Parts: sequence; C-alpha cells; structure tokens
Amino acid sequence: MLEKLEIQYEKAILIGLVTQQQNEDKAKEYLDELEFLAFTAGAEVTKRFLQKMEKPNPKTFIGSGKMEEVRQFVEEHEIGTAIFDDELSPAQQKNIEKILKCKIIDRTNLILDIFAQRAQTSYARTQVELAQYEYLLPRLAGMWTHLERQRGGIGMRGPGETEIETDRRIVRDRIALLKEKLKTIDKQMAVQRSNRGALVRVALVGYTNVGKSTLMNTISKSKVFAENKLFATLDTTVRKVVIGNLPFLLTDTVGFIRKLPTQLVESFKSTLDEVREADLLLHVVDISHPQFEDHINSVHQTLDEIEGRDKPILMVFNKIDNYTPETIDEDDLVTEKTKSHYTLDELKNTWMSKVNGDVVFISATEKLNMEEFRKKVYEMVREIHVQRFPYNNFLYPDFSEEM
Ligand SMILES: Nc1nc2c(ncn2[C@@H]2O[C@H](COP(=O)(O)OP(=O)(O)OP(=O)(O)O)[C@@H](O)[C@H]2O)c(=O)[nH]1
Ligand SMILES: [Mg+2]
Repeated sequence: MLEKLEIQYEKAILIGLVTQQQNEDKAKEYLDELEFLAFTAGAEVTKRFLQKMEKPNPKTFIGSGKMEEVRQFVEEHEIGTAIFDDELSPAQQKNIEKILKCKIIDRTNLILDIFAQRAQTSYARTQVELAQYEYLLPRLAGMWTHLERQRGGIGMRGPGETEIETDRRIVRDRIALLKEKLKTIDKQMAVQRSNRGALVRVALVGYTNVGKSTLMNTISKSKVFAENKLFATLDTTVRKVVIGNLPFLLTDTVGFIRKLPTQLVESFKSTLDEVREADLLLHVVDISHPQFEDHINSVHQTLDEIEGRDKPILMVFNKIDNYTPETIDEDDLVTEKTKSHYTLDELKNTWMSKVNGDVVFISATEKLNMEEFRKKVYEMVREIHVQRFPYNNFLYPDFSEEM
C-alpha cells in the first residue's frame, strides 16, 4: 500500500501562527523546520504566511481576511499544497480545502508522509501504516471528495489514496489487524534482542539530522545511510563495535522531532525498545544548529515518555567544525551578549559544568576529537561491564593502559 514514488518537487506554501505561547521568532523557527520537512517530502516552498492571532480560528485555523490573501496566491501561482504548521482538526481541514481548492496537509500528515516514503522494512512500513490509519480514522467522512485536482504526491501516499470510499469499520478492522501483526513482530524482535547475549548495549539517540548515522559509520566502519534530510533513518541498525579489546553493541535509532505526531510515538514505541533496553545512551546534539538547546529538551521529553532517562547518558556535541558564534561589533553597545555569541570554549564550559563531565565535543565528518570520544565511551562501557561481570574485571584495563 505504501508505494514509493519518484520525487517530483511540487509547489507548496507554509502557513503558521504567531500566538501568545509562540512569538514571532519561535514561529519562524518552526516554519524553517517545516520547510525542511517539506523539502524532505519533495515540496518546494514558494511562500510563507504568518498570522498573529490569540488562538487558532476553530473553523479555518487562520482568519478570513488572511485566508482570502492565501486563496488568491494559491490560485495565481497554481500552488498544489498548503502546509499548516499545527495539527488541523478534521473540520478545519475540510473547510480550508473547500476554500483553497488544493491539498491541505498539516505537520503530522507531512511527517507521516516522509515516514511512509522512507520506511524500508516490512516492520517500519507496518508501523507507519498503522499511524496513518489512526490519523485517517477521524477524518474519513467526506475526505478528499471536493478535490478535483491531481491526486498523489505529498500527504496522499498511503491509505488516503485507495481507501476513500471505505467506511470506518473497515479502517478499524485494518488497524486491529496491523496491531496484531506488530505484536507478532515485536515478539520476534524481543527474542532476537535476548539472543544477542550479554554484551553491553549502547544506543545513539538524538534529534533528527544531528549526525547519529554518520557517527555510527565512523566508529563501526559500517555503511548506514546518512544524508542531509530529516528522518534518514527509520529502522534501527545494530553493530558490534570494539574499542580497545572491549566489545559492545551499538544501535542507530530514528531521530526525534518537536511536535512528533502522537500516532507515531505510539506505533514506534517498539522501535524505541532498543533505546529503552540500552545500558548507555549517546545523546548526539548538532551544536551548529541555532536551536540545539530546544532540540535537547525535546529529546529529553521523548526519553521521559519511554522512561529512558535514568540511564547513564553521554552528551555528544557533534559538528563542532560547523559551529560559528554570532559576533558583536566592538562599537555595538546595544546588543547583549547571549548564548548565541559564546565561543566554542565558553559553550564547553557551560555544558561541562551542567552534566559533570559526561560530555564530549566532536566532529563526526572531520573526525575531530574522536580519540577523546572513544576514551569516554570505553570508560562508560567498561564501568557497566565490570558491574555486570565483576569476575573478569582484569580483562579490561584503563583506557590509557589499553592503548
Ligand atoms: N559539518 C558537519 N556535518 C555533519 C557532521 N556529522 C554529520 N554531518 C552531516 O549531517 C547530516 C545528517 O547526518 P546523519 O548522520 O544522517 O544524521 P542522523 O542523526 O542519523 O539523522 P536522522 O537519521 O535523519 O535522524 C549529513 O549531511 C551529514 O553529512 C559533522 O561533524 N560536521
Ligand atoms: Mg540516521
């Protein structure tokens, strides 16, 4: 059902709100991310629309004046898709579709679509399909019916396309079936995991596009798919890695994102079992991204949800080669020095004190500081190993003796 199509860039616009909880800067950041998501899904963003509102309009999300402006633009420039930054209610989606007469998708829909494009294994595809059906269920009545234009492309891959006429019962049956199927695979995977033996398990976690797969490739000499798009990785990959003479298992996992659709968190719970069952987490952060601290927070949130935060964690700040602080001109007496002006050393100092030493600064592509990274990982894995097998303590000397 989730066929993979050649990506053709389709013309899209983005629509977001400035509210009391979300000031203009935040809204812009979200739209930047939304644009990256849209690009990943295969859309080219022609224009952004931002509106200041107390809260979203219950009928059409944005106000009627703004909507008219958007409608004219859509008509004039033959826009195929309007992408909203927040989840639309089924009613909002229908109303807006009637006015704009183009495809209306929201952030959730967009993320689901990217996942559908990228799911490789039958397991990942089943998870995505389940999430898509759950998203679809409340939106079934009258969906797509006033859509006369071309079908297909973003937001149309998956169940929406072929199941237009089906009623809720059929979708519910399908959901139940998919859940059963996942349960069976879950059991098989749990068995597989338990067969991996007593090796210490380390998982790479972090926001999407921070360099987890690149780091995996660097330290395990494996070939995991990495690219500058969001959600390059959907399936977990496990590799045996040896540092010194100390072997452990390293897992690459799906990246996290702000406003992750709840359907996806739910159906990817089992993928995240790898994280839940890991002995040590390497939390990779893209320090060159202006919102890296927001990213850290949302990763923490997701870890909380899956109860993964009470494990030892090594914070790995990646992409130091790409880090450039903002500068303040010497004669500029107005601009206040903020975190974005910190040099790498200043930033290191703040973080070192925050997470008492369990932190390392590297570049996975330029291979900067990799020796310190290996040393830190070695020591943390060794500590876990020694706790678990006190009797072969002697096997694993300190990192320096070992090297
Ligand atoms: N400049 C720079 N770029 C890097 C570094 N590490 C990774 N990248 C780039 O960042 C992009 C994303 O890398 P991935 O390894 O795919 O990131 P990921 O965390 O696995 O992403 P998802 O699987 O999508 O969650 C790629 O274009 C990498 O080449 C680094 O140290 N410096
Ligand atoms: Mg990856």
